[in-house]
Order: sequence, then C-alpha cells, then structure tokens
Amino acid sequence: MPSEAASIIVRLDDAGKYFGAVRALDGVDFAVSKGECVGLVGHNGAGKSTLMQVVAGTLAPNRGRIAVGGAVEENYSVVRAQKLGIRCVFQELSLCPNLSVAENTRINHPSLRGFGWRRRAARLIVDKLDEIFPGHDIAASDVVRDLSIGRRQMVEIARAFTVTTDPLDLVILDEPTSSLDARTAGQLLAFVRRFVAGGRSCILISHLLGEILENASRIVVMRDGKVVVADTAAAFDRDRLVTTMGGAAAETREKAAAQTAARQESRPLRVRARPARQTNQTELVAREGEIIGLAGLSGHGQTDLLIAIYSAAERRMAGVEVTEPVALVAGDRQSDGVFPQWSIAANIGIRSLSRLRQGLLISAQREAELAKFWQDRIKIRTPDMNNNILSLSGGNQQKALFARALGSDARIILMDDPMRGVDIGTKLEVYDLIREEARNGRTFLWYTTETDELDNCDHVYVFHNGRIVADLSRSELTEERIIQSSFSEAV
Ligand SMILES: Nc1ncnc2c1ncn2[C@@H]1O[C@H](COP(=O)(O)OP(=O)(O)OP(=O)(O)O)[C@@H](O)[C@H]1O
Repeated sequence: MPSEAASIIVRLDDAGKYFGAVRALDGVDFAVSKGECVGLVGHNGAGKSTLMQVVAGTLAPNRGRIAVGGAVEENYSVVRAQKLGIRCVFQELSLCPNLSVAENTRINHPSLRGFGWRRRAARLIVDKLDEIFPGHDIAASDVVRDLSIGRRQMVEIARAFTVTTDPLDLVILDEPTSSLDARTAGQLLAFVRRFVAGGRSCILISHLLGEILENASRIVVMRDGKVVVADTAAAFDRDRLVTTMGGAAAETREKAAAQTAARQESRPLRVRARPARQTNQTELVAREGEIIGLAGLSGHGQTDLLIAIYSAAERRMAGVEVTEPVALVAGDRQSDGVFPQWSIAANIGIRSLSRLRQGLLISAQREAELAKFWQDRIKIRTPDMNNNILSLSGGNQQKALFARALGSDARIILMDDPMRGVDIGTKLEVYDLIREEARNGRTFLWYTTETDELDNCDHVYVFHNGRIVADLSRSELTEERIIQSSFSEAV
C-alpha cells in the first residue's frame, strides 16, 4: 500500500493569483492522488480555471508552491507539466483551425516526425477517438475549421489522452461536456471512469452537478478564489453542493412549470419557420410571450433553423416569417459571440447602438449605464465593466452575451444553447428572467442540450436529420420521449 504522500500526483500549497484588483486565487491548497477523479465546482469566476491553469503550468501563480510526484517544482511550465504527465483540456479550444486532425495531434507529440509521421499521427488520434467515442465520424484528414464545435471538442479531448513518449498521469477536463450532446458526453464520462479505475487521475470541472456527483470520487468546492470544502463525493448531494457554492436554493421542476404560461393560440404570431429539409408541412410556430424549445441530438438542424430565422429578420427567406426585431445569443462564444478587442460594456451595448447614440457619437455614459444595469441584474463578476471582455471567466462572458440580447430592443430572442458554462445559481436567475421577459411579451426560441432546461418552455420541437420530427407540449416532456422522438422519422 503506497503512503499517502507517494500516491499524490500534484500538490499546491497556498497558491495565490491576482489580476489587478481581482484575487482569482486567494491561498488555495489543493492535491490530486492517483486513481481519483476530483470534481471541481464553484460559481462563475470562483477561480476554477485559474487554479487548473496553475496546475497545468500555463499560468504562474503570484505566490505558493507546486510539487509534482513529491518534488517541488521551481520553474514549472506547460512543457514541464507535459513531461511530468499532466495535461489539460481547457474551455476555450486550442486546436489550430487550418490544420487537419492528424496535424493538430502532432503538435503535442514532437516525437512524431520523420518518414510516415502523418500516418502514425492519424493512427494515434483515430485509435483514441475510437476508444473514447465509438462510432464517431471524424477522419484524421478532416480540417479542424470544417468540424462542428462538438467534434472539435472530441478531438481536443482525445488528443489529451494520446500517449507517445511522455507519461500520462493526470488529465484536467474543464467543462468537457459543454459542447457535446448527451450520448457523446456519456461516452466521455464512461471513459473517464475507466481511466480512473485503471489508476490514473482526472480533474473534472462542470456546472452540471449531476455529472460531478455521478463521476467524481472527491469533490472540491471553490468560492471567491478559495477552496471552501473538499470531501468525498458520497458526502454530497445536489442541495449541499448548491448551498456550498453559494447559489440560490434549488428550484423544483414544478415551480418552473407553474410559472410558465400555457400555449396561447390567440396571441400574435412572431415566427413561423419550416426547416429547409422538412419534407412534410410541419413548421415551427412561435407566438408573442411564448418560450419555445428546440431539442434533439446536437447538430440535427436546430442551429441552422435559428440562423435562418435570424437572417429572415434582415431579408426575405423562403419558408420563414418573422414579425419583430430579433437578437441571437450564440452558444459558441469563441466564434460567433464576443468581440475580443472590446470592453465588456461595448460588447453589451453593440446591439443597442441607436439607443446609446447622442448626436453622431455613442454616449459613453449611456453605454456605462446599460452595462451597469446588466452587471447588477445577472451578476457579471468584474471590478470594472470597461475591462476587456476576455478578462471575464467563461461563464461571465456568456452572461455578457445574454445582457447584449436582453438589453436590446429585440422582441424575439433566439438562444443557441447559451447556458453552457453558466453556473447553477446564475442559471436559475436567468431562467426566472426569461420567464419574466416572456410574461412581458417577448418570445424566446431556445435550443438546449440540457433536457432540464426544456421545463421552462411552453412547447418543444424535436429535431432529427434537419427536420422537425415531434411537437411536444410541456406535459408530454420527458427525457425518454425526446430521445424516442429524436430517432423517429416524422411527426
Ligand atoms: N486574464 C485575466 N485577466 C483579468 N482577470 C482574469 C483573467 N483570468 C481570470 N480573471 C478573473 O479571475 C477570476 C476567476 O476566473 P476563472 O476563469 O478562474 O473562474 P471560473 O471559476 O473558471 O469561472 P467559470 O465557471 O465562469 O469558467 C474571475 O473574476 C475572472 O474575471
């Protein structure tokens, strides 16, 4: 039986990291042992990603000590971490878009060179994809730019688990399932359990608390830059997790259901849209004040229809009718959402320029007022809304995108799986906000991969192969029903 010290892979003592006035890490002690899956949870901006960047060697702490395999590291870096068997899959993907899957794999494995490297890199990554995501349809020659965000995430994850010359002891997964559909997420989590059972270790960050409770052996809860509780997973249930994180008390499905208005045939039409690949007369219909869900496996036409509706607000499109201004909250904030050069306030104000204008110029004061209002309303954690948008944690960037849409004059809000990466406390507040805005007459079209979120909807369209295959009222909604419908062919 190895001693406790011998079984520790990595250990941080009193780690501190500051960004100007923000204490992202404020004296954190943290360790991971062999054969454990540590679940790391906390509200948006609690410091989880920063802590992981320190463990992965991509960020040097301002103070504290890091030891790997019992030896204190003086010049720790990402290259050193890799040599010591520590890898990280970050929230924001790091693949080079203009390179193929095999070429991206080679970047992490300098030993893949010389004659035939491309074939060897292809074998390495495809074998790992087969092992983690059986039935995936990714080829080593696919150029990353052409892959959906979910497939990119699969490649990124598989690449982190490939081994050539360096050892592999610990893989950090920062919200790994946020871009994966339920089936693929299940495959990954099953693989993580096997990986850990084989004596190696993972750190799993997720805002889906069920994922943490079912897969972690130990759970560490962070709050405002500190570790507030660390305990075996068996010592937690969902409520204890939410309370320890400092979130609102868990809301029941019943409450959400009771607060949502029933479907109203008599209300004015806001959107009527038939998917381009629809072969029958079925179409999506959304009326004033309705929250309409779009469900089904990811990549089955939900986003395409939202984009068609968004485009139809600007120019006529066959099969799509839109009667009011539209705003879109993108789920892939990296490619469609944030303006990376701009401040948080400017990112929020961009959809409201006509209201912010004073004469020919944008009024900095009005922009600041709008930003402040939303900062308070959905708790965007930053000391200054004039800071660059990228200074926000991932979940807080997502909140800024919400603020942009909800703060605009749009009466129809399209949401493309926008809650990924948002913490549970904020999610519940945003759900309340959406329902309140719907009661005030706004219409929401909400694509989500989280079945629980559909409880907020009045009505749900299930998609398969680019077509609407089911039209479910809320009383008919169950996970089984959605999955069943996803595989059926027609309404
Ligand atoms: N490069 C940076 N510049 C300025 N502030 C930063 C930077 N990176 C992180 N921060 C701040 O540090 C704090 C912790 O951020 P971190 O990304 O670690 O949070 P998190 O717990 O991972 O949040 P989320 O759940 O939203 O991903 C936040 O207040 C964030 O705004």
